[in-house]
Amino acid sequence: MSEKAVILIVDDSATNIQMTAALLKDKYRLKVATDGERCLELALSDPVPDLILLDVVMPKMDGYEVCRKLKESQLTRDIPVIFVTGRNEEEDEEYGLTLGAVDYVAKPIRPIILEARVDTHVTLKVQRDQLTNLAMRDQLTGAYNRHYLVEDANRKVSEAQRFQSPLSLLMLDIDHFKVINDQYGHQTGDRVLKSVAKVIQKQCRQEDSVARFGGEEFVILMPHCDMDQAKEKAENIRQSLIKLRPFDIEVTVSIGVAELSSKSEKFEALLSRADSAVYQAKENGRNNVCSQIV
Ligand SMILES: Nc1nc2c(ncn2[C@@H]2O[C@H](COP(=O)(O)OP(=O)(O)OP(=O)(O)O)[C@@H](O)[C@H]2O)c(=O)[nH]1
Repeated sequence: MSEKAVILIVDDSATNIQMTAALLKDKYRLKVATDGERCLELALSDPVPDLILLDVVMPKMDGYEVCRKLKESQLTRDIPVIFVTGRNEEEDEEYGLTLGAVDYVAKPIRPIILEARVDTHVTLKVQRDQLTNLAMRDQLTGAYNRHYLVEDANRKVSEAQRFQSPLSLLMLDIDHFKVINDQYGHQTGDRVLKSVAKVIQKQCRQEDSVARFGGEEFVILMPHCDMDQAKEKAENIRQSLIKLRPFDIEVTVSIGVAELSSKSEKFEALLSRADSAVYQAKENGRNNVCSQIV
């Protein structure tokens, strides 16, 4: 583990927080909340916790309610929750686990038990994050892979249609990449791909999804971005790549732009229009941006 994992301790008793914090502070980064509302806020804010230790009996919102809310939201449902509580009836434990908690620890706290349970669940969480990351990323460039892009795009298309907000897509294909490979070797070709991905990522917003879609082809999905803004972004990327000259090699790209057109258009149709626009850009002599309106 390179960075320390983050634990959010939630308890209405300052003494309990201090005791738990004293046990965990050397191994973990700690955040603390004394009520449910604050817990829900801290679960969303950076650094996002890797594990939540949640008291059950608290004024206003009890721990069960907090856990239910955490599990309802897509943003927080994957954070493991351990209940740490004085309510030690079997039914309490059963109820806590059915709400989605990964574990249930009894008060008064037994330090060795608490530490061991925390260590186990943090290790599982970190390993799961690593696997998720491996499954969604292209290992050469670090951009998303095609499989992830398709899943993400279907979500973003539905959202754009529900909220009637624009969504645009760029398809970017490196020109004559075969020549780069042939002249400088496959390894240098790989390095060029990495440099191109870096420049694209730098030009994009956090909410944009940059994916390596094929060998020398990238797709950028841009929510809240209409055709004019997308064309401007495409032009900026094209020009940045001309300036890049990785390893003193001239790299140019052809870019196709398309904007989601109707309430019923599917991602495949949007992608296909961007693909036609790339074809047109290649036909126009490469190193240019073309768009496809329905
Ligand atoms: N180095 C490297 N090359 C790759 C990778 N994936 C695909 N390629 C190469 O990318 C090249 C793509 O060639 P083409 O499809 O003919 O396209 P192009 O040469 O870029 O020509 P245009 O797209 O028509 O401008 C092929 O030589 C592939 O071997 C990769 O991961 N690393």
